Amino acid sequence: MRPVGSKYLIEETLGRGAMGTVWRGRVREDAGQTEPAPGQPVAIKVLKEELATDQDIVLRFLRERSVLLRLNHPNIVRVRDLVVEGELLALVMDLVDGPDLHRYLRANGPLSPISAALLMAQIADALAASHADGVVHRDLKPANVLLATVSEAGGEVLRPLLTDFGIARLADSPGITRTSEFVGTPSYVAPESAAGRPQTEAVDIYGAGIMLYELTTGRPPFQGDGALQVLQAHLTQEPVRPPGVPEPLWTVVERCLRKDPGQRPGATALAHALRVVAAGVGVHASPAAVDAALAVGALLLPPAQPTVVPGTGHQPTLPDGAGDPTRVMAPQYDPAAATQVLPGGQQPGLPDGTRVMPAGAEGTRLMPPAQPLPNPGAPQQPPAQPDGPHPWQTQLRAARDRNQATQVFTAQEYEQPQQAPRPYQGGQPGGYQGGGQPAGYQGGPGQRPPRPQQGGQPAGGRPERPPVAPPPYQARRPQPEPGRYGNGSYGEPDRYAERRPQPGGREVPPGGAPPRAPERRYEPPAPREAEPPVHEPRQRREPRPRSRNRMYIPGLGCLKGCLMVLLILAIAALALWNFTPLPHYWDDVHGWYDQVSGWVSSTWHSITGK
Ligand SMILES: Nc1ncnc2c1ncn2[C@@H]1O[C@H](COP(=O)(O)OP(=O)(O)OP(=O)(O)O)[C@@H](O)[C@H]1O
Repeated sequence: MRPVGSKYLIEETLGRGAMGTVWRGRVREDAGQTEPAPGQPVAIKVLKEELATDQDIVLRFLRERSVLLRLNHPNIVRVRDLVVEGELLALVMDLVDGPDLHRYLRANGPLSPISAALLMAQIADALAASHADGVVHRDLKPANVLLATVSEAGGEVLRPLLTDFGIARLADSPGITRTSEFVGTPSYVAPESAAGRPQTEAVDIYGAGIMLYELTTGRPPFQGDGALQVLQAHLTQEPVRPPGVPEPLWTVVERCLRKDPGQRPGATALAHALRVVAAGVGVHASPAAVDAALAVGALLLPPAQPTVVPGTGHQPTLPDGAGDPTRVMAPQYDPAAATQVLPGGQQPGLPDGTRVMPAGAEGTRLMPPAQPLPNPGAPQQPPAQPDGPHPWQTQLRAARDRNQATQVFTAQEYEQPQQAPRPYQGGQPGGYQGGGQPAGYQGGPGQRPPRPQQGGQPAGGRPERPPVAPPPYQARRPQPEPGRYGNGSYGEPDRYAERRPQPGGREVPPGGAPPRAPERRYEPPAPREAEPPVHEPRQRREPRPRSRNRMYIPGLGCLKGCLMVLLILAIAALALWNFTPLPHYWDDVHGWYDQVSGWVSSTWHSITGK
């Protein structure tokens, strides 16, 4: 165990990121009266040596201290201390005993729309709190959301916690740009960051939109062969609604992904809107909740005075014509892209994505059903309540059942750039439970039932978290009947069909009557062109089904019938012989025969003389 500062000991590595290594540690027993208390486990992020030796970064780190320490929210990983000691720079945080969301998604696949909405609502809560405090995260991505297991009245739940606040600010240091061409996570970079324009809290909302998309489909909306292509896509491409994303949720995603940061909602509005969506997209949602969800666009108001990221917008990332959305970003420093570092000289043709997993772990991606977060390490569900299981319990049980048969996609299959986002295919039992919330999240009244505990920890520390590898899923998942459901997915009827706004209109006005379907008019069929006569091929007659009765004799029915007929014939013959004058006739005939043959022979003898 190595000491860090005067109060902490580090025990084992939890993982490595672009900015440093995160260690599991604990507060020394002789640390005195501290918070956390002596002996308490902590996570310690030791920044890379090249950062720790950069005076500019050290100063920035110290300046951030008060901001980082005061961020205190149930959905933010609490920073407890900052340690500067010689050439060591470390952030001491609460230890979160759970996977990060990136890892979770890779192991369990996309979430259901309700789960995704409620998870992101909590992240939006965290953003709202930090934005109110003047702090913009600027590096929102699944790898920066840790999933903590929290005990609650109804069992254990998974709570998302946003981490790495302030790390993006360190990345602003010229110390990093000296050694790197590009710093950031291209898949999550807002267009204004890519274009080198000034940034506001709206960059976090953009990141939230990308995450929402990824949570429901398994992949971020903008793909490309390399960082530059992805950045260009952020600047020029419009996101396309993937199949299976309910209309109200798509309204939220689309608004978060607006190119103009001024059109994106504020974090508070986003959190509220996502909860409205979650309540209105389930199969048991009340008509009022469905209407409210369809009108969610009206809730997505931009903030009155967005928090501005200081010092942004002065370092154009496009060589000239900065901000021109048609231009590709040059491989230069992007202040918004906080945590991916492409070293100088490296061609940005690497597959985009978070770099959380250790090398080699990129091999497979798992695509199980979109469902509430099953937590593989939790104890078993509690028994159902006497008045029936909570919808969430049913949902979770169904999720677990399905997770036992997760389909495994190879990285190649999954990462085909041209492959459309794979929608969740429904048809399984326990689809959405209306008005509920995804198991595993705390955003409302629902509770996530407990989950089975994974293997115990070895003494002295937590093992490296292995990626969960559920068994193949797809093969056993029942497919929806074609054409049965309106949106062909989620296993729920297209409840928006009759409430959907008319073509051209984006949203239902709040409180307004549901828009009427466009009138259908009769149009006479167009005259058909003369077609060559079509000769239908003669249908082959189906061969007669053969009887399984081997005794069957065609024409007689069966052997039994045949014997019966023979018997009847014999009896009839006997009766004829005995009860009719037939024998006499026979004798007469016989006599005539003898007589005639006598005549014939005597005649013959008289002729021949013999
Ligand atoms: N407070 C924490 N408690 C437990 N594990 C943590 C904590 N913070 C980070 N980790 C784990 O440590 C690993 C590395 O974290 P880090 O933040 O350095 O990586 P990252 O966010 O993926 O990378 P970067 O943000 O630098 O691109 C991750 O797997 C993460 O789950």
